[in-house]
Amino acid sequence: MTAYLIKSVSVVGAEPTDLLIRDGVVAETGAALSAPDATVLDGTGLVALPGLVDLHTHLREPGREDAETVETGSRAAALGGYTAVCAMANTSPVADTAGVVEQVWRLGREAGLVDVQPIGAVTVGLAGEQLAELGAMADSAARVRIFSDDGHCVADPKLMRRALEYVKAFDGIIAQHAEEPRLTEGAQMHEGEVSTRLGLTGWPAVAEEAIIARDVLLAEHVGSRLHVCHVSTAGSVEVLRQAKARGVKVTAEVTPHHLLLTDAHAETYDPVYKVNPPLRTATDIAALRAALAEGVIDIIATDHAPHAVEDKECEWAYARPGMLGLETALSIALDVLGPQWDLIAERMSRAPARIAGLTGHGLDPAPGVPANLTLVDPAARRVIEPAELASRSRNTPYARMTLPGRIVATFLRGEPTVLDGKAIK
Ligand SMILES: NC(=O)N[C@@H](CC(=O)O)C(=O)O
Repeated sequence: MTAYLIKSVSVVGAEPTDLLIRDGVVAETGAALSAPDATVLDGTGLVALPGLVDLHTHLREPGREDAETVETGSRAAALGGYTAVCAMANTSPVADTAGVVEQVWRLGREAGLVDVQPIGAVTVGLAGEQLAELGAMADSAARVRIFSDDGHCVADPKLMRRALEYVKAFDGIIAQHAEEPRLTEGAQMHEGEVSTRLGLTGWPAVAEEAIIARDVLLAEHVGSRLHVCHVSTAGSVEVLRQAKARGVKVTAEVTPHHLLLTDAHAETYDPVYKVNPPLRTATDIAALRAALAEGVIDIIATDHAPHAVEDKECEWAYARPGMLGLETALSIALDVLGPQWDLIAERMSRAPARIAGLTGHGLDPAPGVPANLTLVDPAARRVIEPAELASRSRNTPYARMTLPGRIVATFLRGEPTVLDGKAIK
């Protein structure tokens, strides 16, 4: 195994130091380190962060390998600075059995670019009718701890209660896609002024808020852990704030796009802006940013949702919802939060690793810690060219935008997965 000596790098924004990576761990930190056998990297001007952890990634394998595979999604993740991703269950077949989650977990290991932690479905086939084999998935080689029907809401309150009760036995979490389906029938975008003007059926904020309110009460009632996926409204933030103040075991995520883009983008009728939950208003964005700073929202999760050209480049009404996220998340976080490195490390690495129970991830680079880390050049700016992305899909809403920050290198257990901004394999 090659050793790496990173000279003069700022660890999570602190004064520059040298970092020696050897045998999969951070072996030493300090001034003027030397290691004759090590490959030397100049870290001047760079920031070392604990490797980013994404709690919400769609990898599309099995079933839609034309849109993404575990390998291409893993490469996109490594290039985005990630060392671990949690793979959502809405594949085909659905990841609702030990067999499928083990397959995804094994494909992740074979790709060897990030740790791929499968998420299991809550209900059989995501149909919302019958609990999936949660215990068998938890006991499988993939050791599933997060369960989600993401893409669909577990709308039946009795099923949701049973799921929350069931996962308590192994300290599992139910990650809810909060969308009351009766309130979003036929919805195409956020319900508001813009949807009225465009004549598109709206997806009202209350459809999200009503489910979150119900679920925090259920989680409180059974004393179990709830995670809320892609929070998108100011009202949801208030519900979460109250629940957290009461001590409910609830955590929540926001996506980079919900921190930056508004429903006004729908005026272009470009389906690249169609996403679920939909892009909301500037007021929602302000509330989400404040909640993230405050900790009412615990983490940034990408909801990386690759889609094939034929599913995206069509009429708005027929396009699938979802946008790419892995290769641009850190840049959007930098744009939105500025160089608040401790906050970025907390919301994009430490907290998601803690929630998912991913030991070895989310730890600041320090002696003895597994070398899962990423090096960022905050001064660099880059133009996003969809054709240059490692994802197999092209549906980024940031095409041809200039974004701050560049991932220079990523290390997974001491081995580089990205060097000089390029994937190693
Ligand atoms: N977030 C999205 O817009 N899309 C997700 C699932 C979903 O939540 O609809 C996808 O799997 O494509």
